[in-house]
Amino acid sequence: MKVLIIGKSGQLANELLTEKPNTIEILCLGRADVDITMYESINKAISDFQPQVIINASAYTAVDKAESDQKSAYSLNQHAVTNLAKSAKQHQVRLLHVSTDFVFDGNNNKAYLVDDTTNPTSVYGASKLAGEQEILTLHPENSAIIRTSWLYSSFGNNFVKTMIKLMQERDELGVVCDQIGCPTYAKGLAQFLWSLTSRDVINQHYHWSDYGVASWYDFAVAIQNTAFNKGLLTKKITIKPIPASSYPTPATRPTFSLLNANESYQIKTSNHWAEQLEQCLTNLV
Ligand SMILES: NC(=O)C1=CN([C@@H]2O[C@H](COP(=O)(O)OP(=O)(O)OC[C@H]3O[C@@H](n4cnc5c(N)ncnc54)[C@H](OP(=O)(O)O)[C@@H]3O)[C@@H](O)[C@H]2O)C=CC1
Ligand SMILES: Cc1cn([C@H]2C[C@H](O)[C@@H](COP(=O)(O)OP(=O)(O)O[C@H]3O[C@@H](C)C(=O)[C@@H](O)[C@H]3O)O2)c(=O)[nH]c1=O
Repeated sequence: MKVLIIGKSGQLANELLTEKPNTIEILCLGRADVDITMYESINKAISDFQPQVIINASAYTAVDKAESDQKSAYSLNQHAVTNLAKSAKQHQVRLLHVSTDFVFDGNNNKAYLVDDTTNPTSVYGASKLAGEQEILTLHPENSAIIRTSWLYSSFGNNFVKTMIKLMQERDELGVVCDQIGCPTYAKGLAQFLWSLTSRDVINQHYHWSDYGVASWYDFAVAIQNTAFNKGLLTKKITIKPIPASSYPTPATRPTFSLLNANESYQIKTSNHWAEQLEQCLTNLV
């Protein structure tokens, strides 16, 4: 089977490469190779490689920056997705597209189901939702939208690496304790995506996160303890739980964005997020 991955330098694309099953032939393209905002460019890449599956691991993921750069966010998170969906449909290729917990407004008090009402609170979330809708309109027969949350990896930039850096530089850190979700190791998501490539029939929507629940503060404390135990930090600093109101950001993030991924766990099991974090930091040592 031939699989085309878009978003070469991102954390998910790198984990997809490390987790690649032996039977798969991969072409992984980045923005230096293809301009997915131009239909002709992505259509040519698909025409040339003739994949059976495309995994879109590219996105505009700078949540705060998106508030003042809507054009770029929509260009990649909606218009490029339109191009991918159109070309995938034309070539009868399965499209696996990754989306986010930030499509929800966070007012739920139980984990979000795939068909719960979406209502993004940020430009990033709204642009990702627009991308989801393009896929369901243009190529509903053979596409899946896989929403995930709080993704991190030993590759690329993410909350785990930001925290370790700040913990090396500072004596004290305030971290938001009233936004709840679930950290997700991109390696597990990559394995789940590989499972979907070979299934005869796929759903239109999946949720994927690691097991459990956390606030950003809980996550930061676990990052410090785990990184310290592994020798990635030489000292521990004070981490204070703070309300989101004390950490103003351009984008409004959901207060509660836990995803109900029980259906996905029938396909592939995961682990508690703290065990996954331990695994990731082992790979960082
Ligand atoms: N990060 C997170 O916390 C979460 C992410 N997600 C979703 O998961 C998916 C993967 O995210 P993640 O691996 O973190 O993303 P990254 O930000 O690590 O990587 C995204 C990649 O997209 C490509 N890209 C960025 N801008 C452009 C552009 N203007 N033109 C073309 N390509 C561009 C880049 O690859 P290259 O330069 O090689 O083209 C970049 O490395 C995305 O759909 C994201 O929305 C969902 C929930 C949480
Ligand atoms: C750096 C820092 C952040 N925070 C807070 C801000 C915010 O509420 C929370 C997370 O901040 P970040 O900006 O690192 O994470 P953010 O980029 O908002 O993470 C999101 O990225 C997109 C791509 C997604 O799809 C989401 O699932 C989610 O992972 O932590 C602190 O409280 N203290 C700090 O020192």
